[in-house]
Amino acid sequence: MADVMVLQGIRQRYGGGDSPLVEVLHGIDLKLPEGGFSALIGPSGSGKSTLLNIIGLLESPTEGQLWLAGEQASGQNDRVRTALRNRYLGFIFQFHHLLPAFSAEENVLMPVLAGVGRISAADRERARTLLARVGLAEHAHKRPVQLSGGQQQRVAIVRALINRPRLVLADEPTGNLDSQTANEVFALLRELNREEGMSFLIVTHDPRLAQSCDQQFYLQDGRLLPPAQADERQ
Ligand SMILES: Nc1ncnc2c1ncn2[C@@H]1O[C@H](COP(=O)(O)OP(=O)(O)OP(=O)(O)O)[C@@H](O)[C@H]1O
Repeated sequence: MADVMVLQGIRQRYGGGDSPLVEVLHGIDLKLPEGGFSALIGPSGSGKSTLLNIIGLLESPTEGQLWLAGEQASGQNDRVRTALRNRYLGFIFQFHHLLPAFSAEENVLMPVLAGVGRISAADRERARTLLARVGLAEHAHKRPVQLSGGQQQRVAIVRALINRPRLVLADEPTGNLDSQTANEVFALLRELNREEGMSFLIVTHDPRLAQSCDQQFYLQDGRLLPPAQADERQ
């Protein structure tokens, strides 16, 4: 199977100048298979968010190379990275960052506006279909404040999928939800992975949810553990 994302020798250092230089990632090699459903786990401070930011092209590594959907993504300027991000990536965060003044459907369509600058009838149709798919057909016109936490997170999930990304990056997508809602949202991500075929990389602190993924990447002190050692950790 082709890999949607390949990382080679990724190192990230912060500081320098007046502040001490710290290396947070010490040479990460990683391949995410196309259509895969993977968890990124590890203790607080191990570098998960830093790695996710690098994979999401939100931050450039100090050293190393990455390829997204076969395209060289490292060493590119902001404009190219933004274009790659809009074309290939979707993001889901713990806190959904929905815009309070806009309806669920308008929020879902924001990435389309950011990408191509206008919204077509087909985009609206896809937004409505996806909102219906996650059980929000009757809520498309409501503003975030009129929705429950789980419903808001489902709007954020649909927003991440609207542009048909090849890879969805989720940072603690269920961290802010009660356990039953968390289970439902996680199951929904899994179904969308199977139905729409896009790959997922999910940062989670919940070992049970991580275990239900196809594969687990365990990060410790800025290094990925080999799979056997990672198994012993869970
Ligand atoms: N911009 C920065 N400047 C200096 N140090 C940083 C910066 N960003 C992150 N760090 C440090 O890098 C290390 C890894 O942080 P990171 O947020 O990636 O960990 P994490 O595994 O996501 O943690 P958590 O699970 O608590 O969110 C931490 O020691 C953090 O203090």
